[in-house]
Amino acid sequence: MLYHSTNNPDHRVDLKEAILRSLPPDNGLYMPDTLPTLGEEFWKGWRDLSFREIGHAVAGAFFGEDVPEDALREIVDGTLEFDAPVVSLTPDDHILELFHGPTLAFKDFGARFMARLMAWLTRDEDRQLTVLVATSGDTGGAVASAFHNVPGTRVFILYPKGKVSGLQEKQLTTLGGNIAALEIDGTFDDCQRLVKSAFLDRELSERLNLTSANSINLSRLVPQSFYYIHSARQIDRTPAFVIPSGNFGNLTAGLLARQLGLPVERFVAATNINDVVPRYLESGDYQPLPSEATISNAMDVGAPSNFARMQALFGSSWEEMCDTIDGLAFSDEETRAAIREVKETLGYTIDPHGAVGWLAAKAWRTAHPDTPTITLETAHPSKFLDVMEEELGKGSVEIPERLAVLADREKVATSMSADEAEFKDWLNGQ
Ligand SMILES: N[C@@H](CCOP(=O)(O)O)C(=O)O
Repeated sequence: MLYHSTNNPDHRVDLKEAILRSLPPDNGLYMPDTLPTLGEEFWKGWRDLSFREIGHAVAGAFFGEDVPEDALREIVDGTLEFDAPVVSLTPDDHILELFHGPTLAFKDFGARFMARLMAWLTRDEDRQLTVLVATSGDTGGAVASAFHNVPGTRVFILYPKGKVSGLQEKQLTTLGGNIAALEIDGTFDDCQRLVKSAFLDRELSERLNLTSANSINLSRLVPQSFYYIHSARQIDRTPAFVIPSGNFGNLTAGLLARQLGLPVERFVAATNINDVVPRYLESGDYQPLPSEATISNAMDVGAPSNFARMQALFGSSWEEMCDTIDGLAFSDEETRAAIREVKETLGYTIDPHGAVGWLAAKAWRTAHPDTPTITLETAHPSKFLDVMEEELGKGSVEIPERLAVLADREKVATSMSADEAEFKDWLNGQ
């Protein structure tokens, strides 16, 4: 399979180049030349398949031409060592819990798959791989966990100072070994800009053998499409998916699942006040803005990188995107009220990101009462302990042991400005 840049269909590379180089030199994003579908045979029996069997089929459809079946099965099985259960709050209101992995966020699916695929792609090489990743909260921890102690790799995580939760920060800054954190005096968008600037510097990128673990890397998205199929098979009617969104990788993965043949009534992009995409869907005008800090911090993204892929999937047609995706945005006050309402009326503890999704699902179902929604609960509530305890009271959220043990560990991070030259100087010295 060949992959092309969203900025230039004539710039085409093979799988290894697309995954390891991550970003085309023209600052586009890689897309497969042919978007695969799963055949009739798969869709005849899909409701009876296990999560792993779905993973084998989807990974095979995307990567089967380039990676042997047994290697791909091993990559998928190693990724899916935990489930993504659906919890039904009412017959129409379903929550897809994506936080049962090692770092308690949906990013574990993508990061674990990517680490294993990269290990396979570089199995005959002895050059050190340098993984760069920008995070607004959850990606960094998942990538750190997936690559920790992987021989021949080192990971540099850029995160915005003071803009991730306390426990998220511990996940980024306490592992040590081959994982290093850079605390950037700026926003997530600054972190993402710095990472991209390193990739666009071909000399630096070649010399350090840079690769990206953000969702600009296609290998992050494919495994995320597994759980759309896995959850939809558990609901008796065709659902609408509601996706709390920041960089829009998760929604793009849903679009890939639909492209594979999954019946989906609608996608609903749910955001906090960083509502660039809902405003685009409303007006047709795409205006990235500097991100603003909110209590659903992982979604504090002002220039969502996967928007380019979304546009490519709809042939750059605003009308066609609007036929498939709705957008809704909510404030922190509304999110806080939703956390309380979900607990009081449905007995479920939902994190701030899931709460934004739940609000969008509720509003959307009011206009479409016959369609059930599946809302992606992207992270465990304990990752946002301060907010949860402000709304639900002290001790209201149980902290899983794997997160609780981090609380007393010492944070180790290098402080840095959001200046490209300073960042590149630092990288050059590594
Ligand atoms: N929401 C992310 C931001 C990075 O986005 P990604 O899609 O590139 O992983 C986070 O939690 O860090």
